[in-house]
This record gives sequence, C-alpha cells and structure tokens, in this order.
Amino acid sequence: MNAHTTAVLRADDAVPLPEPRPPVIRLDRVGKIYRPRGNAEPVTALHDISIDVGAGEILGIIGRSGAGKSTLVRIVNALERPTAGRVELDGVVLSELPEAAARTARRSIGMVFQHFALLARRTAADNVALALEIAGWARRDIAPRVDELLDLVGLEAQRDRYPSELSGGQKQRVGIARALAVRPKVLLCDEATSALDPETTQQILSLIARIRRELHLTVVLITHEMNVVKSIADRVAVLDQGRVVEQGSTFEVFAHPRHDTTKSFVGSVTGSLVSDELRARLQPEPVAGGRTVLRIVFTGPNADEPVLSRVTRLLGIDVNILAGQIDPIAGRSFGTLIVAVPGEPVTVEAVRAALARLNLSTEILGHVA
Ligand SMILES: Nc1ncnc2c1ncn2[C@@H]1O[C@H](COP(=O)(O)OP(=O)(O)OP(=O)(O)O)[C@@H](O)[C@H]1O
Repeated sequence: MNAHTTAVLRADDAVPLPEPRPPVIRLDRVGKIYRPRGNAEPVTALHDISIDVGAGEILGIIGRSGAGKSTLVRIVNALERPTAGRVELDGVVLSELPEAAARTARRSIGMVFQHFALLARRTAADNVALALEIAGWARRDIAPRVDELLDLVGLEAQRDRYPSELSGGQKQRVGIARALAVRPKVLLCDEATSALDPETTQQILSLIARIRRELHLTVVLITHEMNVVKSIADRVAVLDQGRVVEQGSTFEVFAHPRHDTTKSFVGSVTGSLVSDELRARLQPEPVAGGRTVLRIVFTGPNADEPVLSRVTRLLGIDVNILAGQIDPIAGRSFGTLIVAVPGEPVTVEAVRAALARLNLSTEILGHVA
C-alpha cells in the first residue's frame, strides 16, 4: 500500500459512516394461499412478494381490484399470517410471533381506512381519545395528546363535532389523528383517499406528506389510483394478480413503465390526453400519405428545452402538437406531448432517433389518414 492510498483511507475513516439501518418493513418472499371451505379450489392471493420500506419513506402499492391489496394490508398489520415467506417490522419477525405479541407489535402501525371507521356516537376528540384509552394511557395524559393530534391535522375547531357533522376530508383527518395517537412508526393507509373528491384527496395527501416530514414516519399507501401514488410516493410497487410486477422510484416507474399493468396505470394519468375523437381515428398500420401519432415523454433537464423546434428544423418536417401536459411527479416535472409527424417509416424513425439523442422517450400510438 503506498502513502497516497494510506492517506486516502485515513481521510475516509475520519468520516463516520452512517449506521446501516434495516428497513422498517421487510416482506421477504411472502405468499398467501387461501383454502376456502368445501371443495373450492385454493386461491393464491399473493405470490413471492419481496418489498422493503425504508425509514421515513413513502411507498405506494398500487393494484387493481383483486390484485391482493387487502390481503397484503392484513399480512403487514399481522391480522393474517402468510402461508410462505416472512414479514419483518422494525427487525421483529411479525409473521412468526404468537398472537399476543403480534397484537403488541401491531401498535407500531397506525391504520387509516377508506371509510374512516369512526364511532358515530363519539366526537372527533373522543374518537381520537379512544385509541389512547385502548392502549391504556392515563386519563390526564389523554386530553393534551388529543389536543396535540387535532392541532397536527388542523381540526382544533371541530374537536367537539360528531362524525355526521364533519366533511369527508375532516373525517379522514380524525382518522389520521387517531392512527397517529400512540406514536406508531408506520402509517398504513388503505385506500385512504378513495372516498374523497380530487381536491380533498390532494389536501389529505399533502397532510400525509407533511406529517411524514415532521414525524419522520414511514408511510405505506395502498391504492388503485396512480394519481395518489404520483403525488407523494417516493417509490412504488405495482401489484398484479398477487405478484409485484414492477417496483422502483415513482419517477422512474412513471417515466419508463415496463409491465402492461404499469403502462395502463401511467396511461390513466396521462392517457386522457388522447381525445376520444383521435383514439377512434387511430389505426395500427401506417396510412399512405398519412401521419403517425407519437407520445413523447419529457423528463428531467429537457423538460423546458425547445426540443421540438430543434427536431423540426433539423429534419425539415412539420410537427403538429395535438395535446400536452406537465405533471409534478415525486417533486420533478414529467411532461407528456402527443404529436403527429409525417407517417413515412423513415421519417418516423428519424424523429424518434433525434428525440432519443435528446434523452426523450417516444411511443407510437398509431397512425391517421
Ligand atoms: N378469505 C378468502 N378466502 C378465499 N379467497 C380470498 C379470501 N380473501 C381474498 N381472497 C381472494 O384473494 C384474491 C385477492 O383478494 P384481495 O381482497 O386481497 O384483493 P384486493 O386487491 O384488495 O381487491 P379489492 O380492491 O377489490 O378489495 C382475490 O382473488 C380474492 O377473491
């Protein structure tokens, strides 16, 4: 080892390495087979699911009806045991704990439900207090904690209202305050915004994002809506027929969806750009003298460059812009543009190659006369 190497090693040694921290939630090859009573065939609800959720991270798990989301939620909060694999919560193997210990471990997970699950005969404050009563908190500690929680979710003024006197968004704020009451490490949101209108959904998602920051919480959002995931999730796992078909950073999954199910979820956000009228005219094969319709995805640094005019000048062709949209995804700009270019295959390929050189991905949506 020469002097220089030694010096470099010393310099590195002086910087304390961050402690390698295990994920807060680790699903390791989790499977679940239901064996219905009678002669019905067994149902594989989950197969070989491996997902890690890091401390302070927001993970979105997205899937259609029947994909296995509810089963996954019940397994993560130890209401159900997997038939294969293991579930770790903060280093404890949840899936192997006896029932009483699993009940205690469950307190590290705050649950938020789609339909709020509030008691109609209790006020907002008393609904939050209930979680503390169940956890055995002393009476004198409950009142100040409830005030603190209602303050955190912006509901001080509604503390004495009953659920029937609250809006959907306010009910969900109570649900979030209740979920956080005993200071869980993880907030598990099961379709938490599915019963809310789009504006209220965004307000609740902003609240969850703020709480995550302030409390350094780990959040798992289970949903069937890409709009929910795209707003606040750092990472996303796509569940399809009981399997994780794709997972990664939300932005990457959005920008480069690989699996058909992911493509269709991404399309549900950007797909409305293709009007019904255009969709009806799109043909699968090139039309002589016609045009080809492309979807161009702008991500990162190119999002605000005049790339289209550059390509137009470079190739000497006309580009018609049919539709466009910019979405903020995981804090970055994600632009989608639908354009029509002259339909000769060589021209289309030249356009795609020129855009690829600018790091823009394109997809042929079809051809029009
Ligand atoms: N107790 C059970 N016994 C037998 N099969 C079950 C049971 N619970 C769920 N399943 C099956 O497991 C699969 C996954 O169901 P699950 O409820 O987890 O899906 P999901 O994604 O939550 O759907 P949804 O959004 O419609 O609630 C489905 O095929 C379902 O029929």
